Amino acid sequence: MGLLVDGKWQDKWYDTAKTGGKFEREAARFRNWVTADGSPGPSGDGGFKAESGRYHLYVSMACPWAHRTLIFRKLKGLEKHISVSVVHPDMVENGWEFRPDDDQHKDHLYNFRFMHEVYTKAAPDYTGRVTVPTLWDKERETIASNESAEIIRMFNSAFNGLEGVDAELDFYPESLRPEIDEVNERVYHTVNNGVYKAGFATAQDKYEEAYRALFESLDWLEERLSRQRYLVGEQLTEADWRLFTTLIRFDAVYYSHFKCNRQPIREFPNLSGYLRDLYQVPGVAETVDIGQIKQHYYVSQRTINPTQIVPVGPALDFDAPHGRDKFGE
Ligand SMILES: N[C@@H](CCC(=O)N[C@@H](CS)C(=O)NCC(=O)O)C(=O)O
Repeated sequence: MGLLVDGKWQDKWYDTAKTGGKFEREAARFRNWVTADGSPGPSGDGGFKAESGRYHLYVSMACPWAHRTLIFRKLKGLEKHISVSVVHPDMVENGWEFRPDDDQHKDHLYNFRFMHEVYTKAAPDYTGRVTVPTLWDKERETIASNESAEIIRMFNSAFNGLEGVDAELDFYPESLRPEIDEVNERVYHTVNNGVYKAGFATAQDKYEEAYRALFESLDWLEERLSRQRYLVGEQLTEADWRLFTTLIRFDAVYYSHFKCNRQPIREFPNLSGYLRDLYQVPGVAETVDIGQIKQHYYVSQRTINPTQIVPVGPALDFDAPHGRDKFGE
């Protein structure tokens, strides 16, 4: 675990001392937008046109933020247009790594050993964290974006003109945007990032603050999902996929490793059925790798789990009937 400073790798854990024990996530630095015609998006530069074969996605199967992008790539039919490399789940002294001899965990573009080499190839004097997901532009040999919330928006619409892409499938429809944004805002701060705030806190009060906000939000979501099939009405939206990647990791990792242990998701009747419902959407199960998820958190985060023992349980069955069709198809 570490970061780049002026293009040099430094092995350092998160600095929570300057924030009184509170974990604060750093903002992503590469914020260009891939657009249908290459015109500039809401931030960054223009010139990133949506073209088949031009972009490469670096992900970890363990990472909830990267997971969003894999789901969108899958569901929108982008697999043959956007290639992928998966880092090894163990993220230790050198940060995210590739294993050149292991086809599953190699860098298919440059055969680099470390993810930080991808960052310094794009920006030799880069200072900041080296995170996944990272969307690489093979043509300009640079990082188009390393912000998952924006990558999924690009995947949702920019590539719609390409062959085989499901242009009808819209996870961010115009009319639902205000409500999606509102749900995302609360879910991001208290749930997606909330579990990290609890797990990475180094002061009791900061942990408890995050824990309380997290379970208040889970109770709120549980109630909302007792009335409707999905978070924003009766159609699947971006808000659901953003929540999904945290829920799927919850019982196996966040409950124990991050001390989010008031109750597991499987004890929330609506949230657990909802989680299985989303898991059973065709294509989604292939993006979920519980083995790599557990391996990553328990082995990499040695300040939290110094023995690096990976727990065997819990038993999880995301294929069990979800019962959510009672709200209609
Ligand atoms: N804002 C980023 C956050 C991504 C992120 O923090 N990814 C984690 C993995 S789950 C990471 O790569 N962490 C490495 C580090 O912080 O050094 C996004 O949503 O894309």
